[in-house]
Amino acid sequence: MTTYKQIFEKLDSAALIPFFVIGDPNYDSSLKIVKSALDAGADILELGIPFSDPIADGPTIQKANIRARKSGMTVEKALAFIKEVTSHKPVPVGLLVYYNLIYQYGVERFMADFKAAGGTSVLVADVSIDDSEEIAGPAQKAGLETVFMVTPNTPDHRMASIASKTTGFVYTVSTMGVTGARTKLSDTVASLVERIKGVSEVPVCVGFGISSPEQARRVADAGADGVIVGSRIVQIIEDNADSVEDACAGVGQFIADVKSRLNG
Ligand SMILES: O=P(O)(O)OC[C@@H](O)[C@@H](O)c1c[nH]c2ccccc12
Repeated sequence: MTTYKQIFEKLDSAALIPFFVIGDPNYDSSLKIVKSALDAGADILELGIPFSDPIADGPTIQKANIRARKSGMTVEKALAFIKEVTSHKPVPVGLLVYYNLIYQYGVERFMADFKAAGGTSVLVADVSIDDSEEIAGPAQKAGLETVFMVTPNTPDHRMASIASKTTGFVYTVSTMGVTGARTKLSDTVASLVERIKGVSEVPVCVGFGISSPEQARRVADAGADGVIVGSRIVQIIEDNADSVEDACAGVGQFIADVKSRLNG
C-alpha cells in the first residue's frame, strides 16, 4: 500500500486528487476512465460509492450516482473495482461513502474488505466529528487512515479536535454548500488553510468548487498539500456519455492541464 505521507513527501507541488463515482457511467467504462486519470498524472484518487441520497452532493455528482446505480453498482462491486484500480497502479485511494451503505454491510467488515482491496482512507460524508469514533475505531483497527472535514465556519477549538482525530489528511471544504464546479474560488481558502496549519501538522487537502487549473494552482499556493477536483471531472464524463474513448481523452487532458499548472 502507498500511504498519503509517501506521496506528499515525494511531490514538489500539491497532490492532484480527482474524484470519481465508482461505476459512472458503468463498471467497465469507469475503470477505463479512472485508469486514464492515473496515466495522466493523478497522484491520489478519491472514489465514491454510488448512493441513493447523496445529501452533500450537488446536481453533477447526483447525476453520476444515478448513472452508476442504474448500471448495477453495489458495494461489493465497488470493492472489486478498487482492487482492480490498485492492481493497475499502487495509488492511494481515499473512499467517499455515506454511512448507510457501510452500516448495512457491517462497518468492521467493510473496513477490512476495503483495506484488503488496497484502500487507504475512509471519509464518511454524513457522519459528524461528534460521532467520529464509529468510523475512526474500526478504520484504524483495519489499518486505514482517517480523513475528517472542516468547513469555513468550523471554530478553532473544533478544528484542533478534528485534526487530532485525523491521520490521513484534513479535508478542507473551500466553501459552504454542496459539491459542484464554481467559477470563483472562495476568498477564504488561504486563511482557512492557514488556520488549520496553525493548529496541526497533519496534511491539508482542499475540495469543493475547484474547477480549473488556475484555481487548483491558487489552492496550492495557499499552502494546501492536495487539491481535490470532483464535479468538473464528473461533468466531462457526462458530456462524453456516447464515447468512453472521448471521456478518457477528456479526463486525461484535464488532469494533465491541472498537473502542469501545479508544477509550472
Ligand atoms: O465536486 P467538487 O465541488 O469538485 O468537490 C469535490 C467533491 O466532489 C468530492 O470530494 C466529494 C464528492 N462527494 C462528496 C461528499 C462529501 C464530501 C466530498 C465529496
